[in-house]
Amino acid sequence: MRELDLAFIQSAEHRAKLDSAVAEGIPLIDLSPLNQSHGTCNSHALEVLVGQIGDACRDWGFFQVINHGIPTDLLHGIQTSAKKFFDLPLEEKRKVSRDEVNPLGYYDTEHTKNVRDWKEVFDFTVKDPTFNPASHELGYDELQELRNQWPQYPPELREICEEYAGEMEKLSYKLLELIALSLGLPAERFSDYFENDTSFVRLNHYPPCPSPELALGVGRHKDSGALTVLSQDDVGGLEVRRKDGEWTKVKPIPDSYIINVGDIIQVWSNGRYKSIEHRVKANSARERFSIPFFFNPAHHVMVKPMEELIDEQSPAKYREYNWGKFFKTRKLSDFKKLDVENIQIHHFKISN
Ligand SMILES: O=C(O)CCC(=O)C(=O)O
Ligand SMILES: [Fe+2]
Repeated sequence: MRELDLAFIQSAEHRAKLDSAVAEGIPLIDLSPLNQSHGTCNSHALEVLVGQIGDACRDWGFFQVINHGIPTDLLHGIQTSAKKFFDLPLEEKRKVSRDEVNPLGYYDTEHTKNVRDWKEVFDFTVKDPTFNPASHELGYDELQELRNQWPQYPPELREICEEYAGEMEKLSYKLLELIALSLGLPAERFSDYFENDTSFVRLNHYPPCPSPELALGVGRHKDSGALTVLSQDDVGGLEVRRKDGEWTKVKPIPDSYIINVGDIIQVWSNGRYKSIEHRVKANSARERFSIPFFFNPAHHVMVKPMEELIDEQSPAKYREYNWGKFFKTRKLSDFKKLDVENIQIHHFKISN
């Protein structure tokens, strides 16, 4: 890739240690009770599963799942096609570049917290077209129609990506139901918010980096949507910030998925579940691939704590905000350095 330009250099306190500990505690959850044919799911097994999901969301905000029902061939197929795409010459990839107008497609200059990430990405939405506000400014109601851009090569990429996105969405609905149940809410409590969703898949490629002690694959951040379902390859590099402030790595488990609670679930649960900071280390020896699916509601959804979870003892901790505007505002800092911190859910926090 490029020489290490100043834009990639993290300030000293945010640089990665080259040997962080493995986050032993991140729960591993077996989703096989969900895969039994409808009506045969044993209610005790489901109850146990809901308990595990609730504990993991409360204590970690992160967990890994196995027996999730995503066909292995499909996962391996999208991994192979992603590699073929990223192996293309830069000028070919740039034919499907994303920009400030269309945020979908190829991109290699993303900034997280105003520092450039050592990675290249390809983004596509599940719904094509997807609608989102045209401007982040309040009072400006026009919508923008976002369309996916597909490269010519590899020719099978589009079909595999579309199939994969459909599977990710199905798994995410199931996880969302388990999370709703774990909060004592009806299973489908959140489902309507995802009609005309703004969810997207990102293919990430982290090339070998000459200075992994100075740069990061992705700088520290929290995911702003509802839920993230991530596949990482066997290289490793994802790190999660524990409650004690230590960064610990998430061990790669073949064919598993890493699930994390996003900011929206933090707000919906009124802070019972936390969206946890994470980052990706750079690696001088090996390239790394990962595929996050960001499960996001429709642009018009007003995000606020669930009424069932607030009362006099636990009043609402957040003011409501519009998802589409929040999302659009977040995207501003992908393309340029901002002078101030970009929008965060703590800006909506109510101090009781
Ligand atoms: O590549 C990874 O493991 C995680 C990437 C990530 O956190 C993100 O894209 O939001
Ligand atoms: Fe993330």
